[in-house]
Amino acid sequence: MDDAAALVRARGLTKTYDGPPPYTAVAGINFEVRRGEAFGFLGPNGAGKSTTMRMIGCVSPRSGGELEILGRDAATARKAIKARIGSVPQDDTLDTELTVEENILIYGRYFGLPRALIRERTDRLLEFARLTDKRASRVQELSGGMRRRLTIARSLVNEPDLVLLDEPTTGLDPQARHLLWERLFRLKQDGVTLILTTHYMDEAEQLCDRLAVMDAGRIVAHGSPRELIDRYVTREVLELRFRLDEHELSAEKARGVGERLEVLPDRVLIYTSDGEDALDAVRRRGLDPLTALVRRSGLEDVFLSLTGRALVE
Ligand SMILES: Nc1ncnc2c1ncn2[C@@H]1O[C@H](COP(=O)(O)OP(=O)(O)OP(=O)(O)O)[C@@H](O)[C@H]1O
Repeated sequence: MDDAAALVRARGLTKTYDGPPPYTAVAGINFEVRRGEAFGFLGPNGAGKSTTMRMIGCVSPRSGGELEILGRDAATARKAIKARIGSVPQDDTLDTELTVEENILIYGRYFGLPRALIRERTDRLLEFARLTDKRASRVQELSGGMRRRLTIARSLVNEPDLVLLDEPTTGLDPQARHLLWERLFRLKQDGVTLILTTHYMDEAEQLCDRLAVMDAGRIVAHGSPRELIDRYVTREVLELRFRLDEHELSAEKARGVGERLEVLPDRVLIYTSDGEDALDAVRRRGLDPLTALVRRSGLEDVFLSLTGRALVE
């Protein structure tokens, strides 16, 4: 790709925590994030996603490799880079004693923005976050979803080129999650470049233009959700459940049906281009599953195929 269009460029990016014992959380990863795209890091807990995000956010220094953000070296242009990115960390860092509006004001002042300019932007930000009527409420009175939306609104006060979101929807109820997600689509439509981490497959599949799948500090695959699914899994998957005491034996008997078979603690997955055909073949082998479901393959299956483990255990 054209390097000029890359907003973030990492080569051999590494992070080793001092310890003791020293621990390499990110082990030499390469990726590029292009202007205007939504780029996602997908992976289980401990994969190194947050560590990567903190390095991009210039909060945590790298231990090795190269990291360029907005055309500048993250190690030497930390302050200049931070002024142009918005950050939504995993844990909300709002001041709960202060009001919604005051939180935005303080954050803007941190960037050295004039009060008048912050006030001017606050109306728009609150409207964006659907918090206009909560303007004078203290943060401690807000729901989890509202707090998260405020954190996002606050991160936009400096009109950043790039917004980093570390598991933005974790811990929210479905309705709050949906509203937040819809706001992220809106940001993307407005041309803001987004980098986010998530372990929700549906979110990653819908919002992200490109994904890096991480496991144990490494990027094990990257591409658009469609590319990943086409490359690593079959079109359909047949999910079978058997009586627990017959689970292992049934899985053995089903082996050879379809292109690939995965045995999870509670399910047997058969990857195939035609799930109904595979189910017929399973039955012809004398197997009688308690439940059988044919579905389209998704990112969860990509992860399983790449690592041999389920993403959400
Ligand atoms: N400050 C630290 N010191 C030592 N080890 C750390 C530190 N921060 C993270 N780690 C370790 O580095 C590994 C990667 O952690 P990281 O938070 O980046 O993973 P993650 O993919 O973001 O997972 P999660 O979804 O749980 O945040 C983990 O094993 C974690 O215990």
